[in-house]
Amino acid sequence: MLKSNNKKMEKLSIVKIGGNIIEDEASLNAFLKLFSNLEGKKILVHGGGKRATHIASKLGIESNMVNGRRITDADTLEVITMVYGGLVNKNVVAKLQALHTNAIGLTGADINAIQSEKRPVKEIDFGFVGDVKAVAHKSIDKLIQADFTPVFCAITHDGNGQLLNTNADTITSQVAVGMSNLYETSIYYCFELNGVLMDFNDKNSVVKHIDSKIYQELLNDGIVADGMLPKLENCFDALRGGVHNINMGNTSMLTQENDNFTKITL
Ligand SMILES: Nc1ncnc2c1ncn2[C@@H]1O[C@H](COP(=O)(O)OP(=O)(O)O)[C@@H](O)[C@H]1O
Ligand SMILES: CC(=O)N[C@@H](CCC(=O)OP(=O)(O)O)C(=O)O
Repeated sequence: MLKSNNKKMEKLSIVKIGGNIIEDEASLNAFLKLFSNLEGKKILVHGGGKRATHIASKLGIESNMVNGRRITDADTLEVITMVYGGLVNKNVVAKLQALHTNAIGLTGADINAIQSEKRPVKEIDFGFVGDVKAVAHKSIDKLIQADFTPVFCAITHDGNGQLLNTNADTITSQVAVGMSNLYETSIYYCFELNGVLMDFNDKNSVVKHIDSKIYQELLNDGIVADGMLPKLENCFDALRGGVHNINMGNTSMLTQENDNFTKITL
């Protein structure tokens, strides 16, 4: 992609890992090795929804998800802050340090990276859930330019001292949109499957290309559901916001050897 002054933009990869990879130590370690070896400038975003649900239940706190989003009351906010901002984020950062990637773990409050606003109450009160309002792309770039690798968890803030829970896929797409002001951005949504599947019982039935028209057909035929709905909506938002390239599949798509994944275009 060319900037208006015709200067070629540098590439930046924004990689997201889903909750099922985080839950499995061997998969997480294998992924972090691939991420560490990924050439060029990069950002990691992690979820951890499964771990939060598990730890909340140990504390006697029930988890409720609506449309792929967690209803986040005050107790749940405490849990997700400890789990995403502490346990998961710091373990990922330590593992990256062991791989000689100089990672810095962040919530959206750190360096004011991601401001959000509490989702207005309509039919559903999501509680302390934030919709992204602004990404401080220049501040994030200062870290990247200093050769640090930012690792974001799924927490944002409202600028008035309130932390908010924000879906990790949304953080990924919004950070990528912000960084598209400075870089040619590519998103890699890594999860445990090979991509968007035509037949959920056949792990190899990957839909290799999805555009808006194909997405509508997949929706009408009930082929995509659950967490995949907000995930794909985020992809189209990101593409409309200037993201160059979006891929979804298992972690081996980070190597050049695997071409069995889903590519999303407008
Ligand atoms: N057609 C489909 N192909 C692949 N996954 C699908 C499909 N329809 C629904 N899904 C669901 O979407 C999930 C991925 O979304 P999500 O739970 O948000 O992932 P993540 O682990 O990245 O947070 C899959 O684990 C799967 O259960
Ligand atoms: C508001 C909201 O739903 N936030 C998510 C953030 C974590 C997340 O997205 O984790 P995965 O990528 O592992 O699903 C949640 O608390 O589950």
